[in-house]
Amino acid sequence: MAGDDDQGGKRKPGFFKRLFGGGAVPEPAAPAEPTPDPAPAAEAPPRPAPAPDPLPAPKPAPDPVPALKPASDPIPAAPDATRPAPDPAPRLAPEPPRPEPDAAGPVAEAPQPPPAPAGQTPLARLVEAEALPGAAPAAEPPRRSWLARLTGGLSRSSSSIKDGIVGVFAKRKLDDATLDDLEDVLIRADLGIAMATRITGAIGSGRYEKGIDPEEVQAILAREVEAVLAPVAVPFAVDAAKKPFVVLVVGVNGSGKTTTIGKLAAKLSAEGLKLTLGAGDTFRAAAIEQLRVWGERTNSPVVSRPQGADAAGLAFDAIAEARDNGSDVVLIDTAGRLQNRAELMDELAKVVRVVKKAEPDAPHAVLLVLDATVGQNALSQVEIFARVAGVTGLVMTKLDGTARGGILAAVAEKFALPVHFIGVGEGIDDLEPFAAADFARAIAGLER
Ligand SMILES: Nc1nc2c(ncn2[C@@H]2O[C@H](COP(=O)(O)OP(=O)(O)OP(=O)(O)O)[C@@H](O)[C@H]2O)c(=O)[nH]1
Repeated sequence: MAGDDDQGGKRKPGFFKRLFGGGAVPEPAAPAEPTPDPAPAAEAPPRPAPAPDPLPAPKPAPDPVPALKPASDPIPAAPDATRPAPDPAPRLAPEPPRPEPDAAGPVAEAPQPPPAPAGQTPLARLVEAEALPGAAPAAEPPRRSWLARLTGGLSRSSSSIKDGIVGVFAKRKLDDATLDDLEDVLIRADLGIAMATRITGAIGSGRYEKGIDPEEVQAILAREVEAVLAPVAVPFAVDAAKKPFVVLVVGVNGSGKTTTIGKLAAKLSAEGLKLTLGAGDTFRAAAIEQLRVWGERTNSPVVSRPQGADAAGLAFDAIAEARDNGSDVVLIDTAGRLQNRAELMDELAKVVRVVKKAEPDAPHAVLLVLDATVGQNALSQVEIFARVAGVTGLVMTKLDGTARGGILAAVAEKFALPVHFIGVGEGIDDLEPFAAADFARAIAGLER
């Protein structure tokens, strides 16, 4: 660390003591993440038991255990540390009447003409608007740029960092005590101990016993965060040699998987790629319908089965269909699952195994969708989904909301997994390639 040398061995004498025993530092990574609103019970309908893998009935919320364990935990039906916010808008408000289950197998729905252009109106709101005939379309307020939405979304984190920096350094020289205080500020902003130590080391370097301008601290912070994020800012690439290129999308409940598939489908089809979508979230009927509408909007066939069907079988069929119809890419949705639910993670492992039966070197990409509002819990999501499903890249969604964006730096520092995209809204265009410098400046509270 650059700054450690400069500090002549007197750096942060009380850091670990304060963290693990001193009691002066607030707990940085509280496992019980605040859940803005309870998840509606209707979001967790009784889980059907598709043969051959029967699934347990819904039960109350599990304890947040960051490891795979036997299938004895209850299914969350109530607010949960890993069930982030219910959606700002319902995903698909009314459940459409579904056709009789077709026992014969999956349905590859022919693409329908996309609905009338709707700007950035989220899918759920489109559906709601359709339910109000005669209602005059509300004038949409002008949209902010994606960067403005990212900066706004990160303002909770950046304000606490900025205020913390000002509070720590106003009228104080840089010494062990101020660096310890700054470290606390950074840990509270979810950046993690390793990142916080790295940043304070860089700030301390050559500045001991001197005054330091808070803006200079922000600039160093942005530089250090960017240094960690730049190597993981890897564009998502489809390998044309793999046809179809199989993409599996995984994550906890409500993180934004289906929406991300829709946005990604729009991006890839705009690039001229032919797509097939696999409605592998067979647990939630609305997710199947949601994907069907995204398929219509991107003119992509959607392979679906009735709610409760075997997800692994659906994935197999989606790949077969994509091969048959000459698709370049098949995007396969999966049901949301908490990473500490062993039986649900086993089911995901089975999906991966069956995908390999359909295409031996598939899945070619496994995207873990992380909700930026969950904070520290993202670390255990990455660890366990990576182990079970072989995650190849990350998408962080809801960075336009009240995001806890510092966690992305902590995740990058710990796992060094590629971050392909960030989600900055619910609309079809609200998926941006991840740009390390923009993100770092936004989290540091610096204007562009
Ligand atoms: N503000 C905002 N909302 C988002 C973003 N991405 C997804 N959402 C919203 O988050 C909610 C959940 O999204 P889904 O795509 O249904 O999530 P999911 O992971 O498929 O959900 P499950 O299938 O239940 O696990 C929806 O209301 C989306 O519109 C984002 O980047 N920003």
